[in-house]
Amino acid sequence: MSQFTDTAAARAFAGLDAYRALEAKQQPVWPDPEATRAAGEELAAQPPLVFAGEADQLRERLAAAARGEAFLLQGGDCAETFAAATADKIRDRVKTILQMAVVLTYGASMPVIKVGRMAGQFAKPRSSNSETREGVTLPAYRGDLVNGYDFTEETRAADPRRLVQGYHVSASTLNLIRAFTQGGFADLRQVHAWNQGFVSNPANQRYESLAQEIDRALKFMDACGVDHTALTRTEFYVSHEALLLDYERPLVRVDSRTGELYDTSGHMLWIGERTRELDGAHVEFLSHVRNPIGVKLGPTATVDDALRLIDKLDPEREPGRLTFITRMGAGKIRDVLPELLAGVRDAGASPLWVTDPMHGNGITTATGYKTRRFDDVMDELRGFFEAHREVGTFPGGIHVELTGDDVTECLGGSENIDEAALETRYESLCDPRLNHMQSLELAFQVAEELKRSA
Ligand SMILES: O=C[C@H](O)[C@H](O)COP(=O)(O)O
Ligand SMILES: C=C(OP(=O)(O)O)C(=O)O
Ligand SMILES: [Mn+2]
Repeated sequence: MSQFTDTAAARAFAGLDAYRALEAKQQPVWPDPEATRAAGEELAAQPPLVFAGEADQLRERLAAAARGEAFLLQGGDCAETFAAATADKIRDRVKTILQMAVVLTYGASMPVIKVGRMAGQFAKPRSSNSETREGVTLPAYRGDLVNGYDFTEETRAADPRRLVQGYHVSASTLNLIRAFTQGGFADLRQVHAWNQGFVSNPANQRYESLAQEIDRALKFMDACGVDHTALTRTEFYVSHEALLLDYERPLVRVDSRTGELYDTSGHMLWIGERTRELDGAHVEFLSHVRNPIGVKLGPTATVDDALRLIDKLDPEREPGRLTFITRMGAGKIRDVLPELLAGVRDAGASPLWVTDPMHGNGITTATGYKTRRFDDVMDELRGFFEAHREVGTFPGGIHVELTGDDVTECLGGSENIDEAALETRYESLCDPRLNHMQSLELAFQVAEELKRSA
């Protein structure tokens, strides 16, 4: 590296490190500063997880979605865990996302950008710093990158060695995702195979008949002599909430092509509803990296908040750089979203707008399960499309918490999961996810809405 680039990189990192002087919400209290520093050094010595060029490519894809020429499908666990980073579970989540993408692509005749909440979604913001069970109070579970879920003093203590472990689990998860999506598994001619292994249910049957149609179309294309090479692999990106700055900072690297900074922990990073203060550390931090950035916007977000976030995070108003992920709640979205969309549009900005129909619809049952009603999720989804139709902006994507497993975490859907059923297979360590069938049902509904909005 030349003297000039060394100096430029030092200047870039100095700009990035301005976040250190600002309040960083939702960070753990690490008991041993020396161990935390050592973990940071170890992380800084690891190779990047993603490459800058991939993040740039995703930015271009998202720019197409912001123009109304593509649709973003972003999904995965609320909180990934180290224990569940197994081949089977990763494969089933990827399959579910691929199946949803097929439903959307075929139904809406639109390219679908696939982005997992995967390979780094290990840190959680919490409503409370502590949790009390039967009179015993311990630190809240903040995700596997910070502490363990077991309710013991030892497990709940923040342990910085988890930062390094999280990096390695992310690396092996990403490796498998790349193998699946580039090595033939995601070949569109496997469209039936993706459905195998999932129990027979109405959503899978509906998917099966769609797969038959796609088969026929592929055979037709074969007969016409069309080259299928483009269908044998698919782009699949990874994303997570950039919450834990002691994990993100050591993974920021200089792109040797341009001298600019990228957070190489994932292709796309987002800022959560609880950490999106304009003068907070998270907004400052992400304003200095070139990755595509998301910001969650809850029901209290104003036009002014949105415009100031645009000025800070996307001053050049670069297409695909900024995604607003709205999570308003089914009861509020029709009241609050149209004004936000119109205000931002009238200011001349065109971020990508995506709906997260999960986080504004949380409830807790009398028996203590955090859950969401599938009907509320679908209602917020419809409200999102209605708001965009009303204002004339493009509903550019969905952001959902899902799994490929047949869990019982969200109420309703065509299996009609009721409160009593929640305990049969509730596995999430944080928020309730759509199971495989609910995810497919949701995709069919989104395809309908996209057709209506076309
Ligand atoms: O995933 C989102 C948040 O981390 C989660 O909703 C917070 O949940 P809590 O209210 O149980 O802390
Ligand atoms: C914490 C999350 O969401 P939000 O920031 O919207 O509450 C999440 O996506 O898991
Ligand atoms: Mn969540």
